[in-house]
Amino acid sequence: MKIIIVKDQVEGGKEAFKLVKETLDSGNLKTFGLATGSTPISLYEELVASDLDFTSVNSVNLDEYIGLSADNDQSYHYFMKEHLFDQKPFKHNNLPNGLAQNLAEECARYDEVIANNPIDIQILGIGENAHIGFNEPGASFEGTTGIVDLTESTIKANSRNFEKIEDVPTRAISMGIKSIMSSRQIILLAYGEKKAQAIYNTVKGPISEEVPASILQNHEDAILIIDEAAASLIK
Ligand SMILES: N[C@@H]1[C@@H](O)[C@H](O)[C@@H](COP(=O)(O)O)O[C@@H]1O
Repeated sequence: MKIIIVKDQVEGGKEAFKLVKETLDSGNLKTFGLATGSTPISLYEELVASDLDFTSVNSVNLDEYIGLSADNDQSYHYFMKEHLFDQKPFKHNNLPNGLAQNLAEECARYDEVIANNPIDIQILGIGENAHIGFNEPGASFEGTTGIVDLTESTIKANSRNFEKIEDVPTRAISMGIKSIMSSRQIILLAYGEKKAQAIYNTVKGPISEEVPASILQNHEDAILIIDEAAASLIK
């Protein structure tokens, strides 16, 4: 793992932007793996403000809440449109369909999307319990797209984006850890003290399914861009 420590989220967005631009400029960004949450927003702001052209790039998102439609303003689909897709058109945007009638079929469809679009760069945030995508502690490192029951702590952490905690969906569809690990490059972003323990466990801890992000220690090209606060326990 390569670790880049930055001053703050704005600087982190700029560092990540440089990596994305490099790969795009060299013609090697065919599929861009994207994440939601507050963390990647500064990167998306950089992308939107730039003259980079993504019209020949496909995107693949990590996850979506079950039960929310794409036009629900709490859905990850809506988030992506608002923060990136409406301003930066891609060739095609892929996200799991949280309203699919048959969720098992939807997971199989999404695995096929990923198989047909090998991910060149995958952006990741990290949960306070070190989840990636919605792969919570205990998720198999061999997992592909699946249906996930969110943990209490994730529901609580994500409730800040909802009016009340009861509104937070309790299930999601998430790309699995095996699929995430098959990405050519992974850029994990983390900012703030609340992420410090997760970053410590990811970087210094044993590789364990109890710490989903710890598997990144085995990836050949994983880059962590983290601020001083998130890095405070690994120094
Ligand atoms: N499924 C998402 C993750 O992909 C994200 O990394 C995490 C952290 O969110 P934030 O960046 O807002 O701290 O939230 C959600 O659980």
